[in-house]
Amino acid sequence: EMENNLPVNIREYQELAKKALPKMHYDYINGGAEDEHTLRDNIAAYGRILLRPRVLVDVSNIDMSTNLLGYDMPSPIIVAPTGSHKLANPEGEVATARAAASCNTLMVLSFSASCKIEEVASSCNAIRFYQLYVFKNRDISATLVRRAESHGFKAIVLTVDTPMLGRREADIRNKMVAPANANLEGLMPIDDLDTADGSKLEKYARDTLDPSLSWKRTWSG
Ligand SMILES: Cc1cc2nc3c(=O)[nH]c(=O)nc-3n(C[C@H](O)[C@H](O)[C@H](O)COP(=O)(O)O)c2cc1C
Repeated sequence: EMENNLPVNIREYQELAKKALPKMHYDYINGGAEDEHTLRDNIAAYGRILLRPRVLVDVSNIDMSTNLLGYDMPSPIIVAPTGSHKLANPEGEVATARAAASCNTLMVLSFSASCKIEEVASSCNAIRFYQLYVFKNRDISATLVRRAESHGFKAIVLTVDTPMLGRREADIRNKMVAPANANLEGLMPIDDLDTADGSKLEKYARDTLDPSLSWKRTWSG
């Protein structure tokens, strides 16, 4: 079906994803916290931006290229960090990295990736940044920063918006399974998650992420 009818916009990709993915995985990717007011407003916010056409301007040659931290790219569109791409495709972040490279854009690999830093690095030559959550156990975060650095990741994208995971109601209902974080293999045991009721993802976040992180904390070592 997709071969003959290529989707022309994001909504059409979304429809196809809904048909193709297990409900638990679709709901995780699609869902937000609580009543999803903010999620809806994030989408509505783009609708409030109006583009004012300026006519009789020569647009035969347009240049959308930009530069981010010293890296040239053809447009200001990059791949934001999102967790667990294997929930959507068996190749996971390796495929995403290949797609980013083919568009000459930059990929931010999520801390919660389902492919290893090393696999992503060796599978393509996209410019890549690494997204970092700060764990209670600082040694784990530090180890991952060093691994990313030594595999050609050029910057750390520090994420501070998750002192605790939002109350994602669809995940609670689906008893969302915490997808394996490929890069934690051998660094920490995550096998007691099955004891959690509701969203295992929420328990994983509660167990690992540091809710005390603030402007005042320094990170030595
Ligand atoms: C399914 C999903 C997973 C995400 N995982 C991460 C993550 O692991 N780390 C992170 O820093 N941000 C994560 N984000 C946030 C995105 O990077 C981005 O900031 C957010 O989706 C807003 O951009 P958008 O309006 O283009 O969706 C995730 C978002 C989604 C939808």
